[in-house]
Amino acid sequence: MSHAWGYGPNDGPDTWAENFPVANGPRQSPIDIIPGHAQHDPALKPLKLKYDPATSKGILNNGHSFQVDFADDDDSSTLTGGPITGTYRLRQFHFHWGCSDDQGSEHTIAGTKFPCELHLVHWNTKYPSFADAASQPDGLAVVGVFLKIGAANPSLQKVLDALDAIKSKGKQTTFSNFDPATLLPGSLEYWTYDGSLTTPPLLESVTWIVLREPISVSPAQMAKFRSLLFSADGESPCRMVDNYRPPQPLKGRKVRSSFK
Ligand SMILES: NS(=O)(=O)c1ccc2oc(NC(=O)c3ccccc3)nc2c1
Ligand SMILES: [Zn+2]
Repeated sequence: MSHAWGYGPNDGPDTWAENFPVANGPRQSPIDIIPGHAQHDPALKPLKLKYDPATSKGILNNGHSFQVDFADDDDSSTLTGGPITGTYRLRQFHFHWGCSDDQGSEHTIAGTKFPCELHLVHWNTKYPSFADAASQPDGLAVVGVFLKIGAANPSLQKVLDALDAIKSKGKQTTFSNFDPATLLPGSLEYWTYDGSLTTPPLLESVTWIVLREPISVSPAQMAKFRSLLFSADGESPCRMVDNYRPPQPLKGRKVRSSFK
């Protein structure tokens, strides 16, 4: 039975532990990253992100966010290097954002919230599928990228231009030939720690890789994110905003940095 969860007063993050007790587990995400507490690890490798635009398939409003899905039946779009061993395949990317520019990100940096955060979700090919990987401690790797208010982002605009077609929950449309590498900042320096999915089922299977450098987003582009609906056609309209989980207890975990 799928458990109805959301971001409202009656089904939001503070209620998730009722149906997903792992919400109070030892490696939950997101977290507040305190740069002064992170330990530089010289053994960490550079991130290698190799994405083939031909693998981008469609864009979907799933009622919690919207996601761009990728074909993951071969190693065309992969993450290697960084803190991980082996090859992880890109499955989807999505975002979390706020009702105003002073909130919206899931990870925070010494308490600072960004208006939006991009998640690129990858699964470990040592397992047969995403679903199998998602239940393993080393099954998933999510690259997080902060969005900071500034100049309009032309690459992001390609994604935002598709949102009118998926305004309400359950709507999807094709989204071809998009290169997610165009959403990455110039520097791939990162923090990394062991964590979880930030939405139910909150599985503790994610190696988080949070990039230090944000990408830009304009106020008008943020307004476009906020034009989406949590609700389906025929339901009372509910604006898709504040779809972020707040930072969770570190519980003794170490955060490492790829940079000094
Ligand atoms: N905010 S998050 O931690 O990046 C996060 C949170 C929850 C997630 O559930 C899924 N499921 C699939 O992608 C999927 C892929 C293939 C088949 C079914 C589901 N990805 C997630 C990422
Ligand atoms: Zn996410």
